[in-house]
Amino acid sequence: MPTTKPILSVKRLSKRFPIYSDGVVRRVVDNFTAVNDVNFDLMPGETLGIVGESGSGKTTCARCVLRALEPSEGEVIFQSRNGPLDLAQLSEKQLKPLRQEMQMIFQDPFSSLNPRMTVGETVAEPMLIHKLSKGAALKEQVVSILEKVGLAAEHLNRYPHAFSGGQRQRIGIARALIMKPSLIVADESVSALDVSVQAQVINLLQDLQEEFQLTYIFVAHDLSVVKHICDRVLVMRKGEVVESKTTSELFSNPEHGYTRSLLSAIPSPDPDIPLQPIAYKE
Ligand SMILES: Nc1ncnc2c1ncn2[C@@H]1O[C@H](COP(=O)(O)OP(=O)(O)OP(=O)(O)O)[C@@H](O)[C@H]1O
Repeated sequence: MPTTKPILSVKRLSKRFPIYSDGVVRRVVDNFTAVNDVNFDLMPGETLGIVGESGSGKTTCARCVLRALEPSEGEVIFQSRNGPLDLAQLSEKQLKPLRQEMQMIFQDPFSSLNPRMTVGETVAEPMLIHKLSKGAALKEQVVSILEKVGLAAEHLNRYPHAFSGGQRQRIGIARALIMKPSLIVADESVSALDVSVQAQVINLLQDLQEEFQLTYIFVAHDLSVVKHICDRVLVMRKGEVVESKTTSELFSNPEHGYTRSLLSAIPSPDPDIPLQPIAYKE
């Protein structure tokens, strides 16, 4: 029987940022460890949540995985179309063709789109940069992907300001999807949206996952979002993973006090039950 290999295998991943002196000539005086010894495997088609309060290292970890940042230590073994590669060891030139296979959807649908580019130009741009298509064929691909995300050909020549937050998020998803990635990192991509719009975008991401066999990493503050979309969750605190479990285990049996405090901060559907603040102390 064929065994499925992880699409991503992250081992001992760490990221340190330099701390500089204040003087005119800046010197590195120390390092700040934003991510420390993170390990996980991600299977094709799975969705992994990375949660934790602000500053816990979620985004830095995700950016190191995509090599938007260079890890200080560790391995990031990615099953590319041409076999497994350690992204942590590759040069920018070697990474360029792999960038198509790994895409990011950004947090804020209001600032992540260029206001001077039409929807058509925005979605087509990565294909042009990677010289994957052009002309009438590209226009056809753009229209087809817009339709997949619930937009239409009539939106091609409009600018982002003409769209709602949820529609802008769909434009961002189309821009990522047109590259035919296998791995998508969504960094707080729905947190800026109203709850009902969030639900629509999450449903769309789930439908696209099934249709295109996508693997997701979902970076989020909001555990209620994670609960609906993720198979497994890493809970990060101060750069370290404090708990790593399937979503149902995490919600039914949170072991770490920090995880419990995050869970208790999920807004209750009952408005008479007040919100509990995060109050985890060591
Ligand atoms: N380029 C950088 N230089 C120095 N420190 C950085 C840099 N990027 C992030 N940090 C620090 O690393 C820590 C982790 O930041 P990160 O953005 O990964 O956290 P996060 O959990 O994603 O937070 P948020 O939910 O607010 O986005 C923070 O203390 C942050 O200030």
